[in-house]
Amino acid sequence: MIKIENLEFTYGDNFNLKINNLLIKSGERVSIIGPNGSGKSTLIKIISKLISNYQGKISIKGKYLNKYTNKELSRYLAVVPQEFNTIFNYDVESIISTARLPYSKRFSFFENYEDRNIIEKSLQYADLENMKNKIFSNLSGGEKQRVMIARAFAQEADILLLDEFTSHLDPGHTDLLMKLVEEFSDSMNKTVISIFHDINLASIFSKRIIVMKNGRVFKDGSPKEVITKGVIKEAYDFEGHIIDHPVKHVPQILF
Ligand SMILES: Nc1ncnc2c1ncn2[C@@H]1O[C@H](COP(=O)(O)OP(=O)(O)OP(=O)(O)O)[C@@H](O)[C@H]1O
Repeated sequence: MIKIENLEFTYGDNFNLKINNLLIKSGERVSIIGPNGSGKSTLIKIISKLISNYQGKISIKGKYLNKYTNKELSRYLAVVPQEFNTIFNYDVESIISTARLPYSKRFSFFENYEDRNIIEKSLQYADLENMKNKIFSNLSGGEKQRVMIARAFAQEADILLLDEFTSHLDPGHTDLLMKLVEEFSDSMNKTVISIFHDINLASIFSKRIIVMKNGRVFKDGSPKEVITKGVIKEAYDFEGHIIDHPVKHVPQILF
């Protein structure tokens, strides 16, 4: 469970994030949507301890975030950021194997049978077996995104934080990875918090959607409660046409 109480964070005079109360239960799959600059990535960065000079309290599994060491937190939390660091000049398999570091003994990392098994499975899940020896920096945007998701799987954390994990993916890989993440959360009771710009994917992906606006939670509810003409107009200043998904029966928005 992730519990946020009286959170406040400011980037200079530019931006103020304020969330009084937010609870995300274990095993929940939650999407965060909202216009550019509304604070979605900032919130993910705070939860993943990339930003720590905030006010208020955040706890994960009943323990305050600031009490976790980074290594300890990595066993609970895996992050797929929006931008990938270009220092990753290793091959795909080596990058995925770094996900096992939180489980290593002090000063050493010797891959054991369990590590190998999960690395192989993660490569397979993300359709990366045929490019495991390729150098990360030479991959396309979508291939890099798949590597980062495979790495997050290999980390075996209970909570997955995804910042637009489908943004570079083609429809086939979007479908594949959405289903994989869904299965991953449903079958193993993993908590998934995912930022989406694509409202339709968010609506299909999760039973709960949080809409951010100007650093605040503007709306929090089911796709049917959130994806309405009124909420979308107020959040995005955009007049969309809402239809029902013919198979999934969740709201979808048309331009
Ligand atoms: N390092 C920084 N220093 C100062 N301001 C920042 C910094 N990073 C982000 N901001 C500002 O904070 C605000 C929120 O940014 P954030 O990246 O959280 O928004 P977002 O909702 O994720 O946006 P997008 O949908 O465009 O990715 C923006 O106005 C942004 O310009």
